[in-house]
Amino acid sequence: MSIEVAGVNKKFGDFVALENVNVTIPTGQLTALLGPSGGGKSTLLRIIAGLETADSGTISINGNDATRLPAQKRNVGFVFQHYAVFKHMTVAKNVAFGLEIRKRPKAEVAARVDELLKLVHLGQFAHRLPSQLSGGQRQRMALARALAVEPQVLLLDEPFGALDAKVRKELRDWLRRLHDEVHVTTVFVTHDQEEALEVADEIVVINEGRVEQVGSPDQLYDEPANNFVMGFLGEVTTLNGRLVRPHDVEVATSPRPEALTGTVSRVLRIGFEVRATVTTEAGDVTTVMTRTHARSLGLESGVQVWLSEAAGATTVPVEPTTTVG
Ligand SMILES: Nc1ncnc2c1ncn2[C@@H]1O[C@H](COP(=O)(O)OP(=O)(O)OP(=O)(O)O)[C@@H](O)[C@H]1O
Repeated sequence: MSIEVAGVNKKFGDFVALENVNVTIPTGQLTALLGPSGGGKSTLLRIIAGLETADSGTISINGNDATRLPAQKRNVGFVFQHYAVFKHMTVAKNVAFGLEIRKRPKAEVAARVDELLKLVHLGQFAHRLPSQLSGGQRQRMALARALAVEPQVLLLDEPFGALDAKVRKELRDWLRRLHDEVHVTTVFVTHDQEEALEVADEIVVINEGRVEQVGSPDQLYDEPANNFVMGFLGEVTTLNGRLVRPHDVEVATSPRPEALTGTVSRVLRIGFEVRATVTTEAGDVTTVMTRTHARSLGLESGVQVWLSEAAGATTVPVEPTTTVG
């Protein structure tokens, strides 16, 4: 099921939450809505789900105008961060719920629940209560429940938001693999760029109610459309009026043509990498390199160095009016 969002505007009172949003999500794709808090990601997801209405613009699902269709008729499944589970029902009953209210035959429901619990690796927990699961297992149960009714579209609002870093990472890998198996068109909201870069086929970057850029993880990382996307997807520093990633700043200990000179003012060693701050006439520049490289350069505070962009580095000119996230 493809989703087409065309010319969507949404205000809450005077506040513009979404401004002329246009996004096309092809069938079977895993798409991330990425952006800072308050940018409008959840509002867009809720409009796609039919839980919120746009002031203007249209939502089409598989070519059919769904703009005025109620949520329950859109054939979408959703999972929110604080998912409401039926606490007194077992895991299997929770997953079966949607099928039972649709009055599907008992044997069919049992078989489907069994299959789904296996898919989310909760086969052995079918008879537990949700309170007896870990946070990550509960989120997987929520996903099984959303998938039970065979939605054509799966919408996930920060599905792993409340979990610790390690569990988030496991669930990310798992979501990617699950998606490769079931291929349901999936849209998930995240403010975590690493999560989006790792999991999504395509990323829609949303900031202050507007779409900043749409592209594959590589396109966004290698060809950011503007300062905001460049800064939101990874660390940046300014060199000769351009934003560049600190690991793309080349450091030499003797003069180089066109290089900017400065003095190392701070050296920080974190695991395998060394981060150095170089104070130049044009301000401080951050560089990152391996420990071995730093050692071979003799990089210490007080040393004079020459900085230039690595060949092929991604850079964008600094736009003075934009704040970098
Ligand atoms: N029902 C509402 N009434 C008034 N303002 C709202 C309502 N829902 C959302 N907003 C505002 O719209 C803006 C966008 O909210 P939204 O939840 O879509 O952002 P988000 O990008 O999903 O952020 P987060 O990552 O924090 O969830 C926010 O400033 C929010 O305060």
